Amino acid sequence: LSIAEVNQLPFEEFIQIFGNVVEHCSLCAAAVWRNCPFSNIQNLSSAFNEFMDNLPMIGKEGILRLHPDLAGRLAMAGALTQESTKEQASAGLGNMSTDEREKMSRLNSQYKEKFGFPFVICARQNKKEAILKGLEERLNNSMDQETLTGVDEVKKICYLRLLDIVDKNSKL
Ligand SMILES: NC(=O)NC1=NC(=O)NC1=O
Repeated sequence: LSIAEVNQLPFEEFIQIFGNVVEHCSLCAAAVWRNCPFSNIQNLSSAFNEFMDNLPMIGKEGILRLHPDLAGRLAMAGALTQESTKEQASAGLGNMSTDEREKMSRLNSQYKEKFGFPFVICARQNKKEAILKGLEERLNNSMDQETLTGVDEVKKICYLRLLDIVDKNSKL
């Protein structure tokens, strides 16, 4: 889509197209729509980022809680959204050894036990080794730190999903 076409979308179509650029959180798109018209993809991406930044901590935690685990139960059951399925596959999470899978599952459980929301990282920018390393390192962070770090990763995931939809070079 060109940015001009994005700006022409009625609300319902905007939600159909952008409703999952933040995983399972169409509220973000519903809020961002009001900032139409957008001058380019960066401007659209900033609108999503600002909405997320302006949420209270409890709202940020809610965005993280809406994310599926990496290589978790849903992934094993093939029950991920299209976007998540592609992203998790691109990180090589589909072909982990038994040891890697057990380690990922154990660390994910520890992480969720400590923070109350899943470990979130942009899987398109991290292979499985970096994801396991990130999990181990970030486990030592504080709740507030991890809430903000997780949202930063959601912003990266969101931008890459926008790139799949909106022509990067189109501008008003
Ligand atoms: N828990 C997660 O980090 N989930 C995900 N990261 C991605 O990039 N795609 C996901 O589904």
